[in-house]
Amino acid sequence: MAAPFNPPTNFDSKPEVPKWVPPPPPTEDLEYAKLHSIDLSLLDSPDPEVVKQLVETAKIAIGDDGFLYLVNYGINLEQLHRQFSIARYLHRNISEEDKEKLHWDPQGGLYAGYKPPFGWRTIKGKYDGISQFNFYEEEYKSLDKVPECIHPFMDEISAFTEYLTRSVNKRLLTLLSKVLEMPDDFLYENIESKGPTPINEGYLRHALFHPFKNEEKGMGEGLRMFGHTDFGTTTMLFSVPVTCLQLWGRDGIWRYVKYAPGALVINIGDTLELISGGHFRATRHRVHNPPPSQETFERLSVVLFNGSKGDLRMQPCWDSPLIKREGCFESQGAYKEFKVLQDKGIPIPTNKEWREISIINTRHPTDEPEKLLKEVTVDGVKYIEVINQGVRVLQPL
Ligand SMILES: O=C(O)CCC(=O)C(=O)O
Ligand SMILES: [Fe+2]
Repeated sequence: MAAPFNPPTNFDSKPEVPKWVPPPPPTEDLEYAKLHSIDLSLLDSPDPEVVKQLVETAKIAIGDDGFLYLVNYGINLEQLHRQFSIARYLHRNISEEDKEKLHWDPQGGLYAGYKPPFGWRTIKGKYDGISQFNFYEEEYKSLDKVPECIHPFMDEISAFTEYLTRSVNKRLLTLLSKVLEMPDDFLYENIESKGPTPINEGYLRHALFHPFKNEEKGMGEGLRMFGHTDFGTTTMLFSVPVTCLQLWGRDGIWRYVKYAPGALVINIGDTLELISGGHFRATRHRVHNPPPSQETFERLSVVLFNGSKGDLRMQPCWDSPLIKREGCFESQGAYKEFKVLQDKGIPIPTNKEWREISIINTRHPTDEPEKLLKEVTVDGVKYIEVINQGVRVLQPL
């Protein structure tokens, strides 16, 4: 049995953090994506039939939707809400001095540090209502790199991150290795990054979406983030009540992801799509404005992006019996685009190059029009075309 999360509980010696209470879910009747739920505790079942069934469900979920709910993964609701409370505390208490000192530089290929609510470039852009703090390796190594107000809580943030990367993600990757019919430790040992800090080559994000005032509502044409795929292995989004996350179905329809208290919403990143030869789907997702009943709420989002080993160049795992038997799916996403390069004999980017260039090139709803690049229409659907290191990526709006 995997040990449950056991965080530091020395709260008495720390400043008091007001409790984050989830706002009420939307009252509207929204169209939701029907996602599968994976009970991660079943992976420890002594009954091989139970594990087999779990692998079958995971296979369908990541092949069809590329998204799933993970439940019973070892962190309880109270522990989770404590992390949300700390994230909100960070955004409420970060000093103006720290905002300057820890200001991010996404054009350097990393999101590390403080993102002010003024766009996604290093220099200030238009107001977009999204503040973030992103924790990479350096932020775990040195207190100097994180806002002073959360110094007393870095033990809890580190323990939480470590549990997610070294326990939850390890078990999730065991399950996904089983889907590829590879040894249990295949993805965790060979593809997932390892490093001296709990986050490895990934990052943890504390994001705060500020509610738009009336005059700001038309901004970004109703979108807070454009459709995109994440570049790493797995993304762990903690399900939040303010309902904005949407995913792109195979039928080309955007559907909301419903709030499931305590659940982790998992999505597959480009790395796993490539290694699985398209059997796992890096599904496009976006952040929409909230429905009217939630328009005045702050949206707090805590996300852990697991990172793949930076020096690897991804290609399908040809040893996988699943791939040997069924081949690869060339009809979709990053896998298809990488294959075009390979067939032309052009070296494909390493994981590190891919993630840096994805960050530098990503487009956002409040970008100046000239930055939005080319709009193209394929099969009646409008996309933005972005060329990442010679790889053509289509982002549906
Ligand atoms: O906040 C969310 O729900 C999703 C954010 C997201 O997709 C991202 O930051 O890559
Ligand atoms: Fe994302």
